[in-house]
Amino acid sequence: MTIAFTKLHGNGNDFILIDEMAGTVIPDDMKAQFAVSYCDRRFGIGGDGVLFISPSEKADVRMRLFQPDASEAEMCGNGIRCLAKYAFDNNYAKTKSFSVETLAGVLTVRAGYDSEGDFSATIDMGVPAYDSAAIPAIGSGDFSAEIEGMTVYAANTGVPHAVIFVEDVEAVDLDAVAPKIRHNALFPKGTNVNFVQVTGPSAITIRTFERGVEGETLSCGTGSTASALISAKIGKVSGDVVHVETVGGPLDIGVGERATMTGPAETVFVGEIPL
Ligand SMILES: N[C@@H](CCC[C@H](N)C(=O)O)C(=O)O
Repeated sequence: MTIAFTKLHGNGNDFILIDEMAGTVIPDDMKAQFAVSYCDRRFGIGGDGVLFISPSEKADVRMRLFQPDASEAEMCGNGIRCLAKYAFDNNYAKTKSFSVETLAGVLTVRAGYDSEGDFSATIDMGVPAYDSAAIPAIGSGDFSAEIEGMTVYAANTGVPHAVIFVEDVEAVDLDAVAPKIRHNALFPKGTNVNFVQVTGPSAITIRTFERGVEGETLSCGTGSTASALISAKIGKVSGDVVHVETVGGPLDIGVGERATMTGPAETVFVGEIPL
């Protein structure tokens, strides 16, 4: 017997996708350990997480994401675009616009290919939360705090994100600095950590240290969304759309009352795991 999988990435944030549309492939109590084993880049397939696509009672499809540290994340911006590509390519989505159930709620996706054959998806990321209780973070009102000499803002865009503005993102020693914020007691469920450099009137460059991966990833969709929204909220950028340059590629974030995220997703390869 074998388990079929598809490897996809969104701007280098890479995922192993398991198709459970026709029934459970990995029992729920084994999904976390499956992610630990197969996200390993030397002893497994390699990935920043494992996406499971399955039928939903509330939406067209359901997405679950298990991470290399065995945690399950409520939402994943790059992951939902990868799942959208898989759903679109496999006709699980009957139209270009469809809905995906996540632990952070049901989100609407608009997906398709352009004239050059490149896939992209726009996700309605919903209404962001800045309130400390909703992040969750200790404090009251919109979160901001001084941590380790840095001014830290935060938002929940499906998962918690801390945002710190710097002059030069390249100069940040992410592995040294980010864990102090990621594990800070002000964030009871931990947080992802984004360092942000403003590069233009409506443009930022970011680097993200991810909870669950416990390291830097090449891109983070929810982190890009949180960083763009906070940049707009505190007046560091203007306009309706913020262009976010991540290490692995660009994303466009709509910073209206409801946030949107537009970006690519690509299939890398398909394979089978022998049992
Ligand atoms: N890479 C993701 C975010 C995945 C969840 C995150 N690591 C968490 O645990 O909060 C994205 O593209 O949004």
